Amino acid sequence: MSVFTPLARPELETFLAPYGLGRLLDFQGIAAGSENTNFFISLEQGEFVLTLVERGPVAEMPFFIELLDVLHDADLPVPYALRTTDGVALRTLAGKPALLQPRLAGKHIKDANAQHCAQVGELLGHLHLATQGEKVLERKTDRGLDWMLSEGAQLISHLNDTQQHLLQDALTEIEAQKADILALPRANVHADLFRDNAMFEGTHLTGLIDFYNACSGPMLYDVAIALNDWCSDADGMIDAPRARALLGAYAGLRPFTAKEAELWPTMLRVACVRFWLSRLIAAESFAGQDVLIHDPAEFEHRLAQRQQVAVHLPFAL
Ligand SMILES: Nc1ncnc2c1ncn2[C@@H]1O[C@H](COP(=O)(O)OP(=O)(O)OP(=O)(O)O)[C@@H](O)[C@H]1O
Ligand SMILES: N[C@@H](CCO)C(=O)O
Repeated sequence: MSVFTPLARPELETFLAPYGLGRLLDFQGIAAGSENTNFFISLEQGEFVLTLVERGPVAEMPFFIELLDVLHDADLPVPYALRTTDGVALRTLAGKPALLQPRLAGKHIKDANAQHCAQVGELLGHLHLATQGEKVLERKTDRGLDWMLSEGAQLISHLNDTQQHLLQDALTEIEAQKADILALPRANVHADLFRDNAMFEGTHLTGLIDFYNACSGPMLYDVAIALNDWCSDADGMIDAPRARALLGAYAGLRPFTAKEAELWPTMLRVACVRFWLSRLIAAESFAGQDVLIHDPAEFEHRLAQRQQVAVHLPFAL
């Protein structure tokens, strides 16, 4: 399980007291999640989630807090950092940046259908509309195109011949298309909108969590990341009905541009490379430890399948 930093009741009680939310009734480490430490926290005044941020520089925390405030103010179903009675959002616990957030209702969907995908597309559209253009809060991702090129170049020798060929072709494409990709329309992007970062009650999307990869960047990248997870079958092929549902709902709010339509197949491959590499790195660094490791091969297969992309963006000339 991924509780990188275990906590004892007394230190939690001391940490929670300044929120003025009553006594600590119960707490439980959350096994799901692979990057941060999370606890479900029951206080007299409600249910909360405590996150200790394990990855990334502390200097980035004000960005995440501000972005979640903006999205919460735009009525999107996202958590946000609660303030202590003195107005402090970002705190420290066990030497790590720590945030207390409301616990959102719902659970993760494993088998997504077209209705789920349409809601994901719609929420992504709202997220981008709330932050696009001049409204964008700038944060450069630490896992962007340059990261892919340098990590990919380092990791490639660890792979077999077929994998090397697949990755090298993708890296060459990223290098060639970099300028065009970075010139696409921008907003704040979640950059990790997988099924395990969305909560549903039935087919109703109740929450989007885990914004710790959020940054400013091309909106199309966010769409590609979400589609690769929500609309892939077991072999990594795109499931057309689910993909059309997600893209149609998104485009109903923010129509795609001609340049986005042109770069769509490339962007789907870029989004595969991003997670193939981060999973390969995690598998190497956490090997043998009691940490949730996602299978890198899933994205190798998806990247292989994305050499041909039959589902185009709904774009009218
Ligand atoms: N605000 C919240 N409301 C309800 N549940 C939450 C909330 N935040 C986190 N969780 C639960 O904790 C789990 C882990 O959280 P999260 O996805 O943020 O961790 P992570 O380590 O960053 O995960 P990932 O592997 O996606 O990077 C989630 O799957 C969810 O079940
Ligand atoms: N969603 C990521 C993990 C967190 O970035 C993955 O499935 O590899």
